[in-house]
Amino acid sequence: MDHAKTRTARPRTYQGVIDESLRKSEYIEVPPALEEMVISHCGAHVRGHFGVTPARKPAQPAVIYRYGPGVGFVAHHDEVTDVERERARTNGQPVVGGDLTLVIWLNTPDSYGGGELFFKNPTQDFKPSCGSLIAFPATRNHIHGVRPITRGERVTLVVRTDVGGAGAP
Ligand SMILES: O=C(O)CCC(=O)C(=O)O
Ligand SMILES: [Fe+2]
Repeated sequence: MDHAKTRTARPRTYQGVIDESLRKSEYIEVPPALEEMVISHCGAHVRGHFGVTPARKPAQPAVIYRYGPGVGFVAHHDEVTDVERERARTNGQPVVGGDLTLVIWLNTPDSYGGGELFFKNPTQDFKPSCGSLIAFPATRNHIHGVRPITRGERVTLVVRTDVGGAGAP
């Protein structure tokens, strides 16, 4: 991930500065054309599973996150609730959300320790191969997070999408 390594993290244009108490990871935004390619590539898988078509949210560019040693992401859900709206009002970060979150792994599982994407209810941990996609509804029922990295670094592409088609999942 040399291209990710050599970029200096910069404040998000749409999210303000990342809340480091929740996730102390570095990130870069993905150019719209690349995001379109990723979404269209994932589209058939998402349609096959959820019966809906993901679409990009132009105001929320996809982000590549780099989690280094000691960094994880606390358990959370991706739904926009009053908590997020209130936090946005007080910390200046725009509300970030969508119907479906796509996570794509950009490096191999042997290049880092820990770093599983975990879900609660039911409890499940994932540490998939490079190039894998995990898509899940951005609802409060889908509590998830990233276990702290113990060695190396973990790089994921996270795309927030709205869905059309047979209805929201
Ligand atoms: O990096 C990941 O695997 C998940 C990130 C996540 O949950 C999020 O950005 O909302
Ligand atoms: Fe999330």
